[in-house]
Amino acid sequence: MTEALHIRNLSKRYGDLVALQDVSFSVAPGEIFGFVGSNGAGKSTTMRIVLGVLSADAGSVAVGDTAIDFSTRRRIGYMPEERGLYPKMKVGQQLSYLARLHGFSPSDAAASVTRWTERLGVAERIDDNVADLSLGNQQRVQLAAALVHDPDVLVLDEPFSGLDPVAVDVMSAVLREKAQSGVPVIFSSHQLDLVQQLCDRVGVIVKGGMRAVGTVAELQSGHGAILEIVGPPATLDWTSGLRGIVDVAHDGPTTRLTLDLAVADDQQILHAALAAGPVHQFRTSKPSLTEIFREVVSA
Ligand SMILES: Nc1ncnc2c1ncn2[C@@H]1O[C@H](COP(=O)(O)OP(=O)(O)OP(=O)(O)O)[C@@H](O)[C@H]1O
Repeated sequence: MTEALHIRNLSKRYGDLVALQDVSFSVAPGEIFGFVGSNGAGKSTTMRIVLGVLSADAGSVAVGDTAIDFSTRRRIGYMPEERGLYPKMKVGQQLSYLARLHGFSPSDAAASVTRWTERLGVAERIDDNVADLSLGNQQRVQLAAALVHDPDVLVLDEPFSGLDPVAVDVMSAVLREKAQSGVPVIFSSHQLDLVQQLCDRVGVIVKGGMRAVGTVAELQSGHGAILEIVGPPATLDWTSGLRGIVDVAHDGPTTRLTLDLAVADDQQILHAALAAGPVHQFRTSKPSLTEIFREVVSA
């Protein structure tokens, strides 16, 4: 039976450095949760504590109602950031060994190895040493290692880093499939477009504290409105002096303004844009996760 992963009030220090402070969130069965934050924000530390690779100074982790222990940890599929495969062991042997460690019979282990290496496009490399594979293929094998024992929870530290677009599609499809089968999935990533597409909910961690948690739509509603204006050249500083503009970004001929709606005046903005050049489009839009992230991190 699949159950939610609960992370409650985790705190962790490394000497004087506060790596985590009172971090709490849950990932429901069937949910894909994107864990995002700047370098050093505390994502890997959180995931390592979930897996018991590291102990917390305070707080707890539970799967369903069960506080996490050795046997519940065996139900988690984990992909560590530092990766953890034996470079001089053959792909197939290694995956089979991991499945056997989790109690699979030799024939069930072999079937699972075949299933996952085929699904992840590395079946032809099954007799090669891990070290002889490209980094992207090693990463596919690393995901197979997280999946081969049919885990009830998936915890993946930057599974998408360094993957080519086809591998990103395969990895995304596998995560969706696992979530659809009821598994709670948490992964960290700096690829925010991907997180926005794939995740049901997102958590933003800043300097060891959870700053924002919610669906992308919920996070968008807490962010300033975006106005996109296509036309006036980015080289002209036509927005300075206008009321209620929180941020200005340019993307080719498009200027994206983040507005404080309580103060901004769209007609004043339109007049200023027209004074700077022809306006081809003038429309509201929703902030991307990248824009939300920048605002949350800089707040
Ligand atoms: N073993 C350690 N000893 C001392 N400090 C550590 C150790 N591991 C992590 N840290 C520090 O704890 C903080 C959190 O690190 P962590 O690796 O959890 O961040 P992260 O969000 O995963 O970052 P990244 O996106 O760069 O992988 C950082 O300041 C890091 O330097």
